[in-house]
Amino acid sequence: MTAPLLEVRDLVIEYLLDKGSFVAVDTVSFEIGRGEIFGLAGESGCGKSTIAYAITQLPRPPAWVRQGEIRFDGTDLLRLDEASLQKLRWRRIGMVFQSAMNSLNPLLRIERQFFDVLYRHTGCSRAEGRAKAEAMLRLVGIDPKRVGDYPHQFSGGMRQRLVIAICLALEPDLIIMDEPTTALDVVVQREILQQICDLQARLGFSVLFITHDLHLMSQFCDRIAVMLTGRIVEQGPVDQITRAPQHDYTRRLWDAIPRLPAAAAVEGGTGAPADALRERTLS
Ligand SMILES: Nc1ncnc2c1ncn2[C@@H]1O[C@H](COP(=O)(O)OP(=O)(O)OP(=O)(O)O)[C@@H](O)[C@H]1O
Repeated sequence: MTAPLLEVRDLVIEYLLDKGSFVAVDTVSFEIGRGEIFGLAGESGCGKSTIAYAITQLPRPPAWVRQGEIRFDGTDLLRLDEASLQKLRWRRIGMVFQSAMNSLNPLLRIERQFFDVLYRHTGCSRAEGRAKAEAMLRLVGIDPKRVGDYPHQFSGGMRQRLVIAICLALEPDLIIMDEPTTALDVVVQREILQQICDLQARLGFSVLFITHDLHLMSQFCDRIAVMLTGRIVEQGPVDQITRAPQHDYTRRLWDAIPRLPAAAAVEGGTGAPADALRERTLS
């Protein structure tokens, strides 16, 4: 059996406060296989982003990893020095956060933003940078001629796709997506997620997909972990989480999703929405 790409073991993360500390992530363990889309679901404040930042090892004071291991391709990230981490970040572990579209530099053309990232990590030439930028735009469904445009000339959904394209340009093995489409309307959200599914099928990267939207997640992921106040209360294949949730909190999450009366009648006991099937085609 192939070793998982990411292994999180017994992770405990605290926020150090003026008076004592607060345990935001409590003994969390999960793994993500190569080419797998893994979802981390749970209500706001349950610790999802804290885990995402811990994996990227981006400084987030006053967060402190008290215990545990985060192994990426066999290497414990918690024991790596900053120089080694910088080589891994973006190059092998990409990140797309909720407001990522705002991270584009408004003063630079898209081509230049691709070039800056690619040059820093791969030392590519201008011509190679442009060719890669055009290819990536094509991949995320944006006309490659628009590499010369500025961010404000794109819609919010397109800007978020541009950030995903820049992230994918480095061909990372793992992409962490923390609420990547929450700021967008439902149609654009589904379009982008469909594109990520298609790209994942073609390029084979792994995804850690973080959202409070369990319904959306169930259409997109291979396996799901459900978090409640810092702990994973249940994890398993998407079919199990949707059709036979074991934990009362997972059932309550399903029950919180509004449904049409007819669909609710068909579903019977699980509480999962009728269309919450594992499908890599969201439409
Ligand atoms: N800088 C901080 N200082 C103290 N506590 C923090 C800090 N950042 C987060 N927390 C607390 O840690 C807990 C987990 O926060 P986190 O941002 O990881 O949650 P989340 O599940 O990602 O929420 P959301 O879905 O709203 O982004 C929350 O109770 C939050 O209040």
